[in-house]
Amino acid sequence: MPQDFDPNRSASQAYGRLWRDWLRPYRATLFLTLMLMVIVALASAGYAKFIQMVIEGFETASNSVIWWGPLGIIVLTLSKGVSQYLQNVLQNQVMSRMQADIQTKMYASLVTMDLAHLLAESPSALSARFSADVELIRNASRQVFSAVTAILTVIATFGVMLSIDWAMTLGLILIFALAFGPVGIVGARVKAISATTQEEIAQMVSSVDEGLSGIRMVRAYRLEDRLKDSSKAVFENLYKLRVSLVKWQAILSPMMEILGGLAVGALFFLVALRMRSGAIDLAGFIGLLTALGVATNPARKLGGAYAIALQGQAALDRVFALFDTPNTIRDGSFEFASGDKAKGLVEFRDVDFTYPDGFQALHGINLRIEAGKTYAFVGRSGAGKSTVFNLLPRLFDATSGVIYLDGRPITEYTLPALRDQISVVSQDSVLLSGSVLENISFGREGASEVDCIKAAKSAAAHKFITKLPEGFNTHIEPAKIKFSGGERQRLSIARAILRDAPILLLDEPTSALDAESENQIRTALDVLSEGRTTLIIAHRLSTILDADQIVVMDQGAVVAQGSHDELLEQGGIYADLFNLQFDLSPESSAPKRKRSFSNGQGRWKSPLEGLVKFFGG
Ligand SMILES: Nc1ncnc2c1ncn2[C@@H]1O[C@H](COP(=O)(O)OP(=O)(O)OP(=O)(O)O)[C@@H](O)[C@H]1O
Repeated sequence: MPQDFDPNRSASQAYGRLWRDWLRPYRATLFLTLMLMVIVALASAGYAKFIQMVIEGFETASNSVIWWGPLGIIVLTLSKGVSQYLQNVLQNQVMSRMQADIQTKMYASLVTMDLAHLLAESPSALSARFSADVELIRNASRQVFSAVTAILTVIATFGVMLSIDWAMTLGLILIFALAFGPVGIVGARVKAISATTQEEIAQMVSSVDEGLSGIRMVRAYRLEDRLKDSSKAVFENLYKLRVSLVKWQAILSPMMEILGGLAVGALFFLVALRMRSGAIDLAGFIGLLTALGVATNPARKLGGAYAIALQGQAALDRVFALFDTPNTIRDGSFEFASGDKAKGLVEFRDVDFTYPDGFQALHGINLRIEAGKTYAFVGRSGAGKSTVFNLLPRLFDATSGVIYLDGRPITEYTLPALRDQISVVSQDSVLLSGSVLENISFGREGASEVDCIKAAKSAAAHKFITKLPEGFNTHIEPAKIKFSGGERQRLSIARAILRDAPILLLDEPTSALDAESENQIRTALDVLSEGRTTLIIAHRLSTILDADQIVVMDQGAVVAQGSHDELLEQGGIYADLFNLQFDLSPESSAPKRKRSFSNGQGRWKSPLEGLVKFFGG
């Protein structure tokens, strides 16, 4: 998964990239914003200079000061206020644009990212990046803008101060420079704690999410206390981090305040000296004081902006790391001519596969899967059946060895060309937000309504769909799924029928279904697999008996292949597991289950159903 906050990467690198990739397109607006900032800074500094001029006017008892004095102040404050308003509006427009652009790219990166990377992080931690991290970036960018205004204002006011008395101003700059050192130390601390806090927040969101999504299991096994205890530790940790973060952040403001005080003290000392020597008069002194007053607030803001900009850097690093995660699944170039399809001959030659965490799930798989035939994959839980299935549509690439489709390595096909040849019907069929019709039509781009309805009929889904409040137009909201397991499966079968791909990957449903649904699904699956190369992770005896070939897997390897009778005759794992779970003694007239077991997903309705579910290792 993308690596997280790297304290060695400098803020300038992160913000430099933010500018290059996300802000530069809006440089015209940003330039305008900068000009407005310059006006704000000049108006602020001009204010101090103007005060000096007005006091001088009073000192010389000038008559005209009664007009230009008030007028000048009004012009200065008005131009500052209007510029501030316009700058704010423009700046926030650019920020909102940037936020939307980053979120769009983040989502695109996630949906196309290698599964291996994606599965390494919990969905809630990933979704936290959309909200928390992007918000931090926006906030930090806003602070960078205020910092620019603050810096411009400080520079302009120092210019004014220099024009009043350069010696005193230089003395002040020296004092400020010496006093700013500690800010860096505190800033580094804030940066580190902020990064850890973000990680803890992601951890908290994911533990809350996990607890609530598995609430049935939690209740059934009375795990509430355990869950409460483990989440308490997470909340407690987060509390400590937050308190510590606030403590360090809170130091920054008073620190700047104290530094401001020191500066004022030094100013008084210098003013006293310079007044005695006649280098400065009262008007100059008041002008200097006003300039200092104008500069102190922006200078103080700089401290806060620095801390928030550092938090933003941590978020930027996390988001950019997501963009930079390389996609290891490289696209090939072979495409089928329009209207052509694969025949469906699949071969695995010496295929090994190791998951990113280093676990080798497949060892030397050699398989020839004839076009149009049905292959039932059986084996204990964890034997590697799903992994074999994942390699075919290239959700992962084999670590070594080659998989061929119609004699061509699957890596040579373009991903769409390859994946269009494959339909997947799994136990956890995904329904997306949209109408029932749309959910079926995802099976094939541009499918007509008539085709979708036909597919629904073949999948035995038509009856329950027409009973829905708006039939095929009923809106499905993933958060409020009202479909039963069997209904979802039938929708997913309809999708696969519509797709009409030559290869079918089928994870046979194990969830409990009533007899009628089960029969309907079986019929639908028979229709679906007719004439297609079908690979089934089989859980039912009838499926296994119907298959042309049975592939027995154990510990990541194919250990046997043949028909049911052949495999039984061979003995070995297939026969062992078969005999272990069924009483095949001569006196029993029919196979009878020896023990009762659960498949971990639901109940089995009949002994037959559980016959060849080898599980538990
Ligand atoms: N993302 C992953 N990272 C690391 N190891 C994994 C990952 N997914 C699966 N494995 C491991 O690979 C092995 C094979 O898993 P696989 O899901 O292919 O088995 P299976 O035969 O389909 O099991 P089941 O019947 O329980 O679904 C298992 O030991 C599993 O723990």
